[in-house]
Amino acid sequence: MNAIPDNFRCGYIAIVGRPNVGKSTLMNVLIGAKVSITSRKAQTTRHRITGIQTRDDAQFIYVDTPGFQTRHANALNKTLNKTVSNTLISADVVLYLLEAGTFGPADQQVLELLPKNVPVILVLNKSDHVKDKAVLMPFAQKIAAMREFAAVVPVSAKLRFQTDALENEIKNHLPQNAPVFGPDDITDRSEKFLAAEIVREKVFRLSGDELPYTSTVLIEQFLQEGNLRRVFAAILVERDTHKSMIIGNKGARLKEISTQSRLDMEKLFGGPVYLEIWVKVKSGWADNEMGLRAYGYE
Ligand SMILES: Nc1nc2c(ncn2[C@@H]2O[C@H](COP(=O)(O)OP(=O)(O)OP(=O)(O)O)[C@@H](O)[C@H]2O)c(=O)[nH]1
Repeated sequence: MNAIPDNFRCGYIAIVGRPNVGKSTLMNVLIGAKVSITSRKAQTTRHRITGIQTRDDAQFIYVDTPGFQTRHANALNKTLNKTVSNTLISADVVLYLLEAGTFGPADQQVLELLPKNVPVILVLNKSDHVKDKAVLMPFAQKIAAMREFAAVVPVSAKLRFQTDALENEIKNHLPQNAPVFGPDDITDRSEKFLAAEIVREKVFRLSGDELPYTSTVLIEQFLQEGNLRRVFAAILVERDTHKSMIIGNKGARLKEISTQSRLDMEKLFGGPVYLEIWVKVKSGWADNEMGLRAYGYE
């Protein structure tokens, strides 16, 4: 970046919406790198993740929120919902994501969490699914009647349709501030954290819908020797049956999880990775608040 102009803008942007609405996909497009994980399975984003995008005139610091969980009521879900509220209060702009043309009870619950004193942009994602574009306008008007929005932008995160327009709209609502991060930073998360996210994404992607979302990944050791990273990961599941699901026939699934994870890590870290993954049964951890703290969900 050249000299920082006086009118440079920088701020925090929270992306909220019900599970599976496309929050992670949108953030990945906006920051132009794969930081948050995406999966077809709902409720995979458990941690708050920041992605950073720096232009000559602005720095966008994105905060990804966990899927707003409405169906199950265990300690993990209470923790997730608290994280959503905390994220929103501290943001400069909130993007409220809906699937274009769809508004259900889970969307309503997220709507009720939106803060009063922060500008909220209504983002109608998956607009590529809407065949008749004429229905978008009345849909947007219906939602806009429910509360005040700073702007309404239909996008398709998947096709990158109108995501530049969305970025410009976000910029209008960021405060004038010097950049917080360096121009090349894309996340303030450690490589160890990102390694866990990558393994978790593969576990969910490759085990389909059978595996409960309470399974998690713990990085037991992360060592760097020169350019080589040695990563020792444990996949924690609640039951023996989940363990065999992950391991697969003659270990085939675990092998695939391992290979794909390693390749993603090598790409992201820019060097060779040695990866070992173990599957461990840890009964009841999702219902135990002490357990949650031990694994870093605060
Ligand atoms: N057709 C279409 N599909 C999309 C679009 N954006 C996201 N998707 C798909 O929707 C699914 C969910 O996307 P995610 O980005 O994981 O959704 P999320 O809101 O982060 O989900 P959680 O982590 O469960 O909260 C994936 O299969 C995406 O490929 C879009 O613009 N159009």
